[in-house]
Amino acid sequence: MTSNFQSIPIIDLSLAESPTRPELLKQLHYALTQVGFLYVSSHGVPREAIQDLKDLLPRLFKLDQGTKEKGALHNSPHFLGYSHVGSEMTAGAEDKREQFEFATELPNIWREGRPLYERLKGPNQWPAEDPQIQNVIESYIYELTQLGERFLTLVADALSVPAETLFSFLSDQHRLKLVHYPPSDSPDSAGQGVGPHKDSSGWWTFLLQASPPHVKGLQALNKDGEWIDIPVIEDTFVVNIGQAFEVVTHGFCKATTHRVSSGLMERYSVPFFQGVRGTLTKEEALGTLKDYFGAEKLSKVDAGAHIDSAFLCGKYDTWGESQLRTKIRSHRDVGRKFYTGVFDQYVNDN
Ligand SMILES: O=C(O)CCC(=O)C(=O)O
Ligand SMILES: [Fe+2]
Repeated sequence: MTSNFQSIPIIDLSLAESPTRPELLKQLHYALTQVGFLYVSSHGVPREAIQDLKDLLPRLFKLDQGTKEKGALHNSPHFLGYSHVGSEMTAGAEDKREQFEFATELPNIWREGRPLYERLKGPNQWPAEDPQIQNVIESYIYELTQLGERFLTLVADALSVPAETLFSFLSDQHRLKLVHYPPSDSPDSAGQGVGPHKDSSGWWTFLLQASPPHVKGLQALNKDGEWIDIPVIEDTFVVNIGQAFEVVTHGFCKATTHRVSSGLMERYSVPFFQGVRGTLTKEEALGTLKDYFGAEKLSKVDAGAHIDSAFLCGKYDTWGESQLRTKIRSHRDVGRKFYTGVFDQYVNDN
């Protein structure tokens, strides 16, 4: 259960070497079960991979609008590319941010007759202006993929579940968003950068807050309904639980609600969403770790906890189909263009 946390714990991954490992696992267990958010320090991602990406962000977003739109997300059946400010809504209001969405570079292997969600995988739209861009982003995705796997091994240990079971849920596609929150026009118009949400598209999220520490905005919601600041801490990543992980742990580890307010200063951030394989079924998601987290294993409080998941509550049996539906609902132009056969159904099946 998410408790009344007042700050986000920092977990120093260098403690993973014995004899300090038990202490790290204890701290991690607390973060996983009581907060749903944590920072990792000594994470092992090379400084250069991070700095190159930070340097790229202002260059990329300063390109003129026409150039950015050449790689528009609405031209991609894989939902990869650029989205302008105001193209997404969260919690019923417009988000004030623009973003480039990339993923692990994969060929499009979907063919007529195969499950439609396989079409979420496919090539990126690389901005043509600067060949460096692709290198920087591909190395960053590679490094974060590695960090995600190292981290998952620690999570398995902290929860006393087999690491290979957690690995068996992973996809070969992970997604990366480069996000720019433009500054508000006036001190009174602090707006919605992104509205309150839980991360629905991944297993775990690893977020780089790519602006200096005086730029604020990100907050997580505790059980008492208080918004707790998640300030920038240099040389760390913010890590949080996605909804699929909440499902497989039967709500033992909760996906915590968070939001970003936009302020007078522009802000950059880069979430990496560790992917879940599309073939995962509800039965498998709930059945695999049942002996570890099933109702009889959890305390009364935890067992009664509601798992908030469009996947579990929805009509579709696989994670892939549930993901595709979510994507189509938030990018309806892509749905109409590339997924005509299921568009009406996905949009109207509440
Ligand atoms: O920009 C941030 O710091 C967080 C963004 C976020 O929560 C998301 O895109 O899911
Ligand atoms: Fe998020």
